[in-house]
Amino acid sequence: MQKILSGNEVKSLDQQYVAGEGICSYQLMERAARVFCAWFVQEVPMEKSVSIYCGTGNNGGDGLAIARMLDGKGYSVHVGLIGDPDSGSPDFRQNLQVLPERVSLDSWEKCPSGQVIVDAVFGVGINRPLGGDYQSLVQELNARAALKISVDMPSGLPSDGPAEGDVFRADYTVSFQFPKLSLLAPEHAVFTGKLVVKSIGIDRRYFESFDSRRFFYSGEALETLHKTFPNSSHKGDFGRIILAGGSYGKMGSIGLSTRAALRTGSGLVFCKVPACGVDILQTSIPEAMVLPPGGETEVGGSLETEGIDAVGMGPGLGKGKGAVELVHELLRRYSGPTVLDADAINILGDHPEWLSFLHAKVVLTPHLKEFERLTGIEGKNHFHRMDLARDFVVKYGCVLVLKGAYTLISFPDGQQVFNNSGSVHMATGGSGDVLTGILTSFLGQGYSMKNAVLCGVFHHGHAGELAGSQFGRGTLASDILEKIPESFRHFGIV
Ligand SMILES: NC(=O)C1=CN([C@@H]2O[C@H](COP(=O)(O)OP(=O)(O)OC[C@H]3O[C@@H](n4cnc5c(N)ncnc54)[C@H](O)[C@@H]3O)[C@@H](O)[C@H]2O)[C@@H](O)CC1
Ligand SMILES: Nc1ncnc2c1ncn2[C@@H]1O[C@H](COP(=O)(O)OP(=O)(O)O)[C@@H](O)[C@H]1O
Ligand SMILES: [K+]
Repeated sequence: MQKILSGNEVKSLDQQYVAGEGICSYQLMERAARVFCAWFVQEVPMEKSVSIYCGTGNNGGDGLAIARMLDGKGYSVHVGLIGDPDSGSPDFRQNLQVLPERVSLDSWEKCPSGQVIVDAVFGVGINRPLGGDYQSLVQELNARAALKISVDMPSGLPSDGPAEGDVFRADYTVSFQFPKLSLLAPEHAVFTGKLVVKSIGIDRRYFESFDSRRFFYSGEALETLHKTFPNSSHKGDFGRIILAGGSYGKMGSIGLSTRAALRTGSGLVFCKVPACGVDILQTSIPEAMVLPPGGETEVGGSLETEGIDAVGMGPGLGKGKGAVELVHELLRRYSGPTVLDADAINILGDHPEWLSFLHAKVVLTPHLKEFERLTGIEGKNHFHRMDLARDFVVKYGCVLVLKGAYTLISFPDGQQVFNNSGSVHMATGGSGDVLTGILTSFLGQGYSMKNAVLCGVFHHGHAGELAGSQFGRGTLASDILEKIPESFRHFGIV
């Protein structure tokens, strides 16, 4: 897992690394430029003309090094400078000196417009909203039709807080070593474009002295978080779980959770659905067992949890009287692993007095709107939501999965993990129901809370990527769950 540092900490990391390894900062900049160019040549055909806009700090220094290297690879490169080069950072000035003469170098106003624009004006050093020429440049670049790529950060975007004023709108941002926090905020996706994170080789031990509790997870050592089962295992070893939800017209949701749990490896899945859903589930999923229904069109009655390893509740549940009672009963009486999603969260939001029933084995999986209903607070921005999520889990001792692009997992010890799997093709009805099934399944199989949630959220996103690459915009939630076995295979999980 990669620790996320603040923009200010980057400088200190840089200094510690350079001193520790006995190299100079210029060499680190060379590395950054090299990894950028290695990515660039894969993405951009050689025929495209490239304009690189450089500030005079180290981000601009990266830009100049990139210009030199792309020129060396045969691209036609123009550099547009903004700011006073004489007062540039030492590594900027050194890179200016070694820029080959055949690379055209102008002030930003005179730089010819390329088919590709590389933004190396500001990186993590930005400390105020853009003004003057900087603002004019970014406005002008944003109005141009070109492929736009930012180096480390889109210029104008602060690394750890909300955007104010104009920000360069990139198609791609290639960020070094770890994603800067603000690149992960959904409201900044219009600036970041597609996020690419490239290591510049700074060893993990250099991050240890920084006390950030936020991490970026790209599936490192995922296989080690999984349980192994001996050949003699029987279905009981793979967990007996209950999935409760569904209502008239919304039986598909709990069906998706059920199929997802079975594809994740659950041994026995029992469904608690209303009477109107019994035939639907029994016909569509022969592997599932249906518990005696409580209500006619909405779930009701009580839940027998004797011998049950985990319970997932919420998809399609509705907010009828029976559903409200069931959520209350589950929270009060069941101390085993529990996943609460969708209407179970909405019901909890309506009854804040029940929050005190939450415990270490409960995971809540709200999307942004459900999170707002749960806390009763409208997040001002994603930074505010990150803090609200952390405060919530620390206070109530449960786990919270705030869904979206870069789903944020908050653990009760205050650690927060951004998940780096997933794709825009998952933005389709029912994909959250699939996650409920996956998480309940892992918990039922006896995974620790932390491992279940990390494995569950990562595989869900990875299965979504696999489905998305096959079906694109036509991806269905069912396609996502059908890719779970492929995601397991990919990581060698048998
Ligand atoms: N690990 C690292 O630390 C590395 C950093 N590198 C690059 O260095 C960048 C950071 O460089 P710097 O710290 O020099 O910062 P920047 O290049 O982002 O900014 C330079 C300076 O611009 C000034 N400035 C800030 N906001 C302004 C505004 N709105 N208008 C006008 N001037 C403004 C500030 O004085 C700031 O220090 C990173 O984003 C990355 O691109 C890379 O060279 C590789 C290694
Ligand atoms: N743009 C996106 N990028 C990555 N993942 C996404 C994106 N949009 C949605 N998802 C994922 O899809 C799921 C959607 O869940 P949810 O909003 O509960 O949908 P539903 O209620 O229809 O099941 C979440 O796990 C979320 O992380
Ligand atoms: K930049």
